[in-house]
Amino acid sequence: MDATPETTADSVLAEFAAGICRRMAEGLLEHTGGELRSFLSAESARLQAALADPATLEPAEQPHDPPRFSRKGHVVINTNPVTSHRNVLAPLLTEKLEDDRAVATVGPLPRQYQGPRGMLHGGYVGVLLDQVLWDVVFHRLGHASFTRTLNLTYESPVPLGEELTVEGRVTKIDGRKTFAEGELRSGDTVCARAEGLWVSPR
Ligand SMILES: CCCCCCCC/C=C\CCCCCCCC(=O)SCCNC(=O)CCNC(=O)[C@H](O)C(C)(C)COP(=O)(O)OP(=O)(O)OC[C@H]1O[C@@H](n2cnc3c(N)ncnc32)[C@H](O)[C@@H]1OP(=O)(O)O
Repeated sequence: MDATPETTADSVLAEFAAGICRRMAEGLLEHTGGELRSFLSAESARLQAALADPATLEPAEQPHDPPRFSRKGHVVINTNPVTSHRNVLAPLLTEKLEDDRAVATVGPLPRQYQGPRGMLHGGYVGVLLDQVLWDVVFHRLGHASFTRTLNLTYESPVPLGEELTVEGRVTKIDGRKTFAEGELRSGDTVCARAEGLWVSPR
């Protein structure tokens, strides 16, 4: 059995394809009629060209999310809907974790995430905070836990089209319970706050 389920070139191709899918999803909400047809045709041509000659995608860096084999030999693909470069739904975070604290940047987010005009849908505000708080709890504990409560306070609308910062901190550990809090900022403005409880498996 090979050590990895696919070559690095194939992983790079998969992430390139995910990028094209992201652009298409964005373009579908930006263009109409003939302009949309031209846009879709140009994007699919880029994908066809890469499939025909993957060497044109020679990676400047390694793929972010290459699949791997589990200990039992199953193919494992990172499906995370916030962080996986292979999941076209994922807004993609750049995250730094140290001790009890995580700081992530995300965006600018495109229109697929729009709630009120020009603003991020509130559910996605929760998704971003849930992920970063889960990550800092995981980092602190060294094992996965379940989000039990997540209380969100929306302080001000979150603009699309700007880079956002999401911060999380572990505040207390009490047996199986880990408490964490954080906020989502646009520049210096705190747009949303979150606090919650993560429960470790029995
Ligand atoms: C996700 C991890 C899975 C493993 C994966 C491995 C690798 C993964 C790698 C990468 C994944 C990245 C994934 C990111 C994910 C982002 C976050 C999510 O989306 S998580 C999914 C959404 N959450 C759920 O689906 C939970 C659904 N709820 C449950 O399953 C249960 O309710 C659960 C497990 C959370 C708790 O059930 P009980 O029966 O084990 O625990 P009880 O005994 O009820 O409570 C434990 C303690 O907490 C207190 N407690 C419970 N609720 C409380 C509350 N509201 N306030 C205060 N205390 C509370 C209780 O009094 C108890 O305390 P006392 O230990 O006795 O001191």
